[in-house]
Amino acid sequence: MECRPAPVGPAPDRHHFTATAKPPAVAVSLSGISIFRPALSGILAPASQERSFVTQGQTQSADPGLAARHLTCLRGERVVFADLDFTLSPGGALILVGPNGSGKSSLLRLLAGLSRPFSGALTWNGTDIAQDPDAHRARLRYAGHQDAVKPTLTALENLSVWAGLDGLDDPEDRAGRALAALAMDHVADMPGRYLSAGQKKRVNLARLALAPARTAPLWLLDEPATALDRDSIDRLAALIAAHRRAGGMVVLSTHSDMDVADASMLNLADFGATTDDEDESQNEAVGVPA
Ligand SMILES: Nc1ncnc2c1ncn2[C@@H]1O[C@H](COP(=O)(O)OP(=O)(O)OP(=O)(O)O)[C@@H](O)[C@H]1O
Repeated sequence: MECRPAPVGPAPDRHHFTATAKPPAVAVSLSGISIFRPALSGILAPASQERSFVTQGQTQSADPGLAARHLTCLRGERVVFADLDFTLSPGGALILVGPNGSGKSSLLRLLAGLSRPFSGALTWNGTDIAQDPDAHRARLRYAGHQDAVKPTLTALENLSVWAGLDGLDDPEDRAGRALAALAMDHVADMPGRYLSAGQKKRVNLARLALAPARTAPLWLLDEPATALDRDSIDRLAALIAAHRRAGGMVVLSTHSDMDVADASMLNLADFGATTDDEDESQNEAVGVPA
């Protein structure tokens, strides 16, 4: 079951938000209102004293790029995370961390418009993304866990098809250059079925290099480093850096170290019900039957 709107009960209060950030381009904040977990109230700031950090020269009210406001996600009748706020501006990077099941993939799916928040809003330049899902889809590239490589098409053909579906001109030329960006030109003519797990992953990620940042500024990457060797991780990091220099932005989840300069970290564990003990009380709070 997906994150979804549901007309029940108040949102739960939030854990302490720990974020490290360096400029440029990401602002995160916590507005915590203690509703049913008073023991945590000492580390929660009242709404009137919202704690936030904002990149120099930016204001949260401008909401440039992508913004999440009081985002709450429910999956399988369980609150995964709640009252999550962040702003991601052009050139910015946000790294999602947290233990298995803390909601990294769920948040990426929300940002991609693949599922709906239980409550809260996601905006692009101040407009709710739900108002124009097609426009949002066009501006983003989402790389999830699923392998999208067609086994009967070569690596080059796979990318050419994607470039065509994305409405890009010169699809084959773009495909060749995208493969080169991930050092995959030597397998351009190999059918997808013969590619190794890491090679398939690189073909999937090469899709990011098909379009310029002005066409698809938002990259949403779910554990992009999984199955990649060290050199490929470095190439991906270079691709991300070039994208950001061109005004693009990236949200990625990871369990390992990735060299993403000046990125902000968001630990989903600080926003969610991560223990079995907490599940029951949170479900009661949002009106979910036992
Ligand atoms: N389709 C679904 N239906 C119900 N619950 C789901 C579904 N998909 C995920 N969940 C639950 O949502 C919670 C968050 O899962 P999610 O995949 O977002 O976590 P994650 O942080 O990405 O985990 P991991 O580090 O293992 O990839 C988990 O408790 C998971 O069991």
